[in-house]
Formats: sequence, C-alpha cells, structure tokens
Amino acid sequence: MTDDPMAQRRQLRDRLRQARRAVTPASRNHAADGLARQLTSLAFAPSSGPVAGYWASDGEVSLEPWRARLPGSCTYCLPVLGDDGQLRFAPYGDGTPLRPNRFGIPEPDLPVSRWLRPIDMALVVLPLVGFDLEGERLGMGGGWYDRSFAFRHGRPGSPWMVGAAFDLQAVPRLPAQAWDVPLDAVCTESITLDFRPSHRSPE
Ligand SMILES: Nc1nc2c(c(=O)[nH]1)N(C=O)[C@@H](CNc1ccc(C(=O)N[C@@H](CCC(=O)O)C(=O)O)cc1)CN2
Ligand SMILES: Nc1ncnc2c1ncn2[C@@H]1O[C@H](COP(=O)(O)OP(=O)(O)OP(=O)(O)O)[C@@H](O)[C@H]1O
Repeated sequence: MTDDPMAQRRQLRDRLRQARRAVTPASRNHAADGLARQLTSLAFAPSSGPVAGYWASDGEVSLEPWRARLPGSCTYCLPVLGDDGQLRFAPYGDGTPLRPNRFGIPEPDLPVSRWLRPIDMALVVLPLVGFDLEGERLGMGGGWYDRSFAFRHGRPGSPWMVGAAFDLQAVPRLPAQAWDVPLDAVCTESITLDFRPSHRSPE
C-alpha cells in the first residue's frame, strides 16, 4: 500500500476496472436490463429532450436496453471529445455512423453543427468506475465529466447527473475532491441511490 492518495486512487481504479471486465456475458445482460428498469423509474426521468448515455467499453454496463425503452420524444446522445477539453453530445440511433475517438471509443461521426453542449442535456448518465454510498464517484481519471459539468456545482436541477455501474463497483468510502461534480443519483442493476439534497436521510 502507498500513502499517496492519487496512487491509491489509481490502484482502486485498476482493481475496479478489472472487476468490471470480469463480469460474465450472462450477468452483463441481466445487469443491463436491471439498470434500464432503474433508470426508467427515476423520479426525474425526462419525458422529452436530449439525454446522454455512453457507448459501453472496457467492461462498462451497457445502456442499450435503456436506450430501447426511452420515450420517443427523448433524443439519445453519445459523448464526443471536444478539442477544448469539454464533452459535447451527438445524437445516436440505429444506423448513425460511428468513428473511434483517441481512446478507441466509438463516437457519432456527425458534423459539429449537430453537436449539443453539456448545458443542453436534460439528463446525463455517466459511466462509473466506482462509487460510494455518499455519492462520490471514481471515473476514468481524465476529468472529462468534471470539467464539462462544473457549472452544476451549487446549481441543482437539469441536466440531472446519474452514475451507472454494476453493484460490484460500490466501495466503502471515496474521498471527496473539490472538483467532483455532484451526482444526483447512482443506478445499478438492483438499486437506485438518490443523492438530491431533499432526499438525503437525516444525519
Ligand atoms: N464509454 C465511455 N465513454 C466515455 C468515457 C468513459 O469513461 N466511458 N469518458 C469518461 O471520462 C470520456 C472519455 N474519457 C476517457 C478517459 C480515459 C480513458 C482510458 O481508457 N484511458 C486509458 C489510457 C488510454 C490512453 O492513454 O490512450 C487508461 O487509463 O488505461 C478512456 C476514456 C467520454 N466517453
Ligand atoms: N473544473 C475543472 N477544471 C479543470 N480541471 C479539472 C476540473 N475538474 C477536474 N479537473 C481535473 O481533471 C482530473 C480529474 O481526475 P479525477 O481522478 O477526479 O477523475 P475522475 O473522478 O475519474 O473523473 P472523470 O470521470 O471526470 O475523469 C484531475 O486531474 C482534475 O485536476
């Protein structure tokens, strides 16, 4: 073990990414269906507008069953890496052309004029590497979501930020970091944790 918090974070990230990749295909399908049910049942699930998912990679739990259940008036989008270090979101449906980004993750191959800004989204589902029961999250470490949604600090409401993960990605305690963008909820295959201030249980 090391005393360096960043090194601890890296070790935890490696361990959880490995655990995520080791989930069997049958459990993976089951989890994706359960996750779709949890996401669909969110109290603040939008009935219309742009919603952001992700293209599952590196063992991430799939959002395809959720995408299939979205109301027709919602526009499903995937993240696109902007040159300015901020995410953009591009509509994705069956048949949308894709091209891999610098991490090998497919992005919609659409003109910039079709891209939406973080603030345009009604709901964003973030791929988690780890989470704790207080709503702290561990991501891939690039800071993409933290930078892109920094405007959500102290500003409740849309775009709602919801982390998605397998149950096995829960960890006892993650240290809060000043730049971590607050999660409104975490959904897994079996639970929803609601972190909105009005829904927190009293101390
Ligand atoms: N499916 C999915 N899409 C996503 C993310 C994600 O976590 N999952 N992102 C979430 O932020 C953004 C992309 N950020 C990422 C940051 C790091 C790595 C990654 O694989 N890093 C490798 C090193 C790769 C390299 O240096 O070339 C690694 O750490 O092993 C991937 C995506 C936007 N899209
Ligand atoms: N608003 C911001 N402006 C500039 N840099 C930021 C901002 N938010 C985060 N960062 C940087 O991004 C990096 C995020 O690292 P961290 O380990 O917290 O990532 P993470 O929790 O895995 O989240 P993510 O999924 O967003 O990558 C840090 O180096 C941090 O300094």
